[in-house]
Amino acid sequence: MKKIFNIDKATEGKARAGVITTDHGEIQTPIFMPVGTVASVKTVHQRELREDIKAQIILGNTYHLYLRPGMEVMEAAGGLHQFMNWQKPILTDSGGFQVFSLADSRKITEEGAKFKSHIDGSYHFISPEISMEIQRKIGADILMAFDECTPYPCEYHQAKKSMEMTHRWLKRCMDWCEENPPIYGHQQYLFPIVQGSTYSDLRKISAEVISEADCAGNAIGGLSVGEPEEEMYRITDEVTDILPKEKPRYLMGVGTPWNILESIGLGIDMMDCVMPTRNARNGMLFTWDGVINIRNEKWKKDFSPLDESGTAFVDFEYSKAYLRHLFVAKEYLGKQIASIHNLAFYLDLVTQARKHILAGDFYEWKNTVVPRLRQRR
Ligand SMILES: N#Cc1ccc(CCNc2nc3cc4nc(N)[nH]c(=O)c4cc3[nH]2)cc1
Repeated sequence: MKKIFNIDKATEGKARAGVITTDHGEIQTPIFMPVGTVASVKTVHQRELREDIKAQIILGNTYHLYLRPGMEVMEAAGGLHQFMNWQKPILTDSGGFQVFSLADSRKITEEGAKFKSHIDGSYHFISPEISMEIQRKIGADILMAFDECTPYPCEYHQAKKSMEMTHRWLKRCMDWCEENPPIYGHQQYLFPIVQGSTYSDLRKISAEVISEADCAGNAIGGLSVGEPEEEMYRITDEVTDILPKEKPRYLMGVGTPWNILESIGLGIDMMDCVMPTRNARNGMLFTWDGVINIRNEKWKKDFSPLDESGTAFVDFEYSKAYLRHLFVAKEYLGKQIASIHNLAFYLDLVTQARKHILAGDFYEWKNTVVPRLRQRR
């Protein structure tokens, strides 16, 4: 398997700083990936993603893009990079998680998932092979294997059955990719996904099966699905002990700013979550000094800059009082300002983490910063 990851510096712990190389450019790790589900990171321009947020890679979604605009349009455009004019790396999730959490009704069998579109109620079917075919046409640089995200909580035997099906589906994904090369001329790397719910023995088996698949990178799934934070950390720690050190590790769907730093400390290189953008649209701002609910009355006459420790233009060009007004008045501009702020903060979080890993003081730094991140302002 082609080597796409180079570690610049490992720490005395499990945190490491590295570079992932794709045909659409390099990604400095640890990295946070803004979620652009339906070919847009909600309320944010591609130019703002590049220049203000300094995003290096964004996420797209197989389930959503398959339903709308559909693969006919996607192929005619020459893939998602061309369609949305984003020329840096893209990762697409495989559709399983979205089918299970979004579709109005779905039936899972060994063959795949039958589901009803949440958009117009039409019936569809997705299988490992169909997910790979869709992701080929989307053209993302990193493709996620079609898996079953085991629900939480679940009985041991259910978790075991679900994990074993995910392992059989992985083989079907790999076989299909072997037979059907990329169609746009750039490399596409398949990442398999570790499952096993919160059972250590199942997670060990799954991490070993995933490592054996010898793909370019590896992902940890089935977390950030309602389990206690400490369980998420315990499982992540156990799985990163088994996944190969020389390949990128992607923890799916994580998380809060403090989850991000703790996960980096446990050997994670890549993370994604809708939290910064979804919370932004509700007026929740993440900062180095904690979380601000901008709708709160206390900001009504606070004309200080949005975030004195911020890195984006919105942090200095607008006041807290102005942003609060926009939310109260339901002005679209409010969601745009808050989304740029939160995403720029998440990218600054991982940029600072990388800096401290390279400087050799990541864990001391993390332990001073995490309590501040969690507080309510
Ligand atoms: N605001 C907000 C907010 C909304 C949702 C979430 C949960 C995200 N968690 C999550 N995404 C996932 C995607 C996943 N994709 C796949 N293919 N497999 C997974 O096991 C998987 C697990 C996930 N866990 C977290 C925060």
